[in-house]
Amino acid sequence: AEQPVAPYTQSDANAGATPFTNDRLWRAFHGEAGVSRIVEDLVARNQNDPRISDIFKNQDLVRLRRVLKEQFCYILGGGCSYTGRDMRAAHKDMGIQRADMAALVENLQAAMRVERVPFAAQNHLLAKLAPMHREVVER
Ligand code: HEM
Repeated sequence: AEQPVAPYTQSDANAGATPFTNDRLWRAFHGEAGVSRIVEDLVARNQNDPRISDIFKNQDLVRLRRVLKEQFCYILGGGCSYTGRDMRAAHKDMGIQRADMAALVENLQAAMRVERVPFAAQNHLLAKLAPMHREVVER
């Protein structure tokens, strides 16, 4: 089950990107079922990826799956609210490096490919996520 976290202010702004203003991308991702499959596959790939698996050990992956689905839904124009923490707080002191971010993006691309998300639609999501390296990667 999900573990409690320290209190924080809930806001869609915590998602770290502005959403697309229509639901075309949400539909290209096959809506709630598609995004759910992509997030499940992404988290499993990260756990099984020797490049980054250590970072996912002893973390609340129940919570991660839930809020990651919300975040993708929010950004893709699916009309969800994002209830998670902001990207800086969520990744603080994990020591995440650029190469870790690149590995995670590769895993997300694989998950989107398996879901048969059209390539252009994949790139629209990746373009929203890319600037988040500033909050996620530690120097
Ligand atoms: C654009 C890139 C990324 C996005 C959009 C993203 C998104 C998120 C979100 C929404 C959360 C949960 C926030 C919360 O609990 O309130 C989270 C947590 C987490 N992220 Fe990321 N993340 C990104 C990059 C990465 C990278 C590169 C890694 C490691 C390779 C990583 C590892 C983790 C881990 C282990 C947690 C769980 C933290 C915990 O349980 O407290 N993330 N991420």
